[in-house]
Amino acid sequence: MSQETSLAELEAEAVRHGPAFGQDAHILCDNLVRIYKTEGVEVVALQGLDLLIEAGELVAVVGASGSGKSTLLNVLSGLDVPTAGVARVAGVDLLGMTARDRLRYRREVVGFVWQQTSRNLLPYLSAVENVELPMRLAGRRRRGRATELLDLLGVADHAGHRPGEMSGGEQQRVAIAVALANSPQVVLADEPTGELDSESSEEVFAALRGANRELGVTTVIVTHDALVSGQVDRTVGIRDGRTSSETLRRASSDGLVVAEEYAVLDRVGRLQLPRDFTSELNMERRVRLRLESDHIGVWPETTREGGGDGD
Ligand SMILES: Nc1ncnc2c1ncn2[C@@H]1O[C@H](COP(=O)(O)OP(=O)(O)OP(=O)(O)O)[C@@H](O)[C@H]1O
Repeated sequence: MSQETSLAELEAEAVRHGPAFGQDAHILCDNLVRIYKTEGVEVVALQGLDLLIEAGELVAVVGASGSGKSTLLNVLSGLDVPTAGVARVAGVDLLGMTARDRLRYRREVVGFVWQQTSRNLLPYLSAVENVELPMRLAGRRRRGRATELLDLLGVADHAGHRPGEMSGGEQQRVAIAVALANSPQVVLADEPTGELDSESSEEVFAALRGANRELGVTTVIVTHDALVSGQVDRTVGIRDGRTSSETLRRASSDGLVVAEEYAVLDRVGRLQLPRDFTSELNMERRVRLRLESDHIGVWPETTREGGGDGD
C-alpha cells in the first residue's frame, strides 16, 4: 500500500471488506438519536438505539413509560425524523427521504395500527370503505381485496358497519385490515390492545399474528400487555432510549415454550446491567470484571478478590 494512502481510503477499504451492520435486516436502527427541544429544554428520547429485525419477524417492544417506544415507532412509521443515526426500513433510508418519498413510504411500505380506534378508522365510513380508502388514495380500487382482508381478520360480518356499530376489538381488527390494504412490507402497531379487555386483546393479537404468518409481513408491536409480549418469538426491551434486553421464546422438545432473557451487547461492547441486579449488589459507578473460560464475572467495586469462586 502506498505511503500516500489516506485514512479515509483505509476506512473505505475496511467498509468494502467487512459486512455492514445489519445489511440484510428488514428494519435497521443504528445509533439512533432523537432529541426533542421544547422551550429551550432538551429531552433525549432515543440515545443511540440499535435494533435489527429480519423480514417476516413478529417482534414486541416493551419498556417503562417514557423509555422511548412511541418515539421509535413514530420514526419507523415515517411520522418523525430522527436527530441522528441510521434508520432503514425495507431498504428505505428514513433520514434521507424527500416529502414525496415520505408520502409514498407511509402509503405503501408501512401500515400502522394505533391504540385509539378513532385514529385508525373514519367514523362516517363503513368497515369495507375504511379498508378501501388507502387503496383509493394510492390509485387503486379493489372491493375484492378489502372483503378478503376483512375475512382474513374475522370481521367480514361487519363489512357494512360503521366503527360506532362495532366493539373496540372488532374496530381494531378492521384497523389491521386498513393497515394491510396496500400490501405493506411492515406493520407497526402502538399499543393495539391498550384499550381492550383480555378477550378482545387475545383476538386482536391473534389477528396480527395471523397476518404476520399468512402474509409474511414484518410486524412490530409496542405493548404493555403481557398477554401480547409473552406470545411473540422475540421481545425487545427498551430502557432510557436504548435497547437493553431481548427475550427469545422457542418451543422445547416436549412442546413447552421456553423463554430466555438476554442483555443486549451493542456494537462497541456496551451492556446495560438490569437495575434490580445492580441495586441488589450496590453496584454504582464502577464494577470489577474478570474473564473466565466461558463467562465474564462482574463484581461490585468493594469486593477485593473478585467474588470468591468466580460466580
Ligand atoms: N413531542 C415531544 N416533545 C417533547 N418531548 C417528547 C415528545 N415526545 C416524547 N417526548 C419525551 O421523550 C421521552 C420518550 O417518550 P415516548 O413517548 O417515546 O415514551 P414511551 O416509552 O412510548 O412512553 P409511554 O409508554 O408512556 O407511551 C419522554 O421523556 C417524553 O416525555
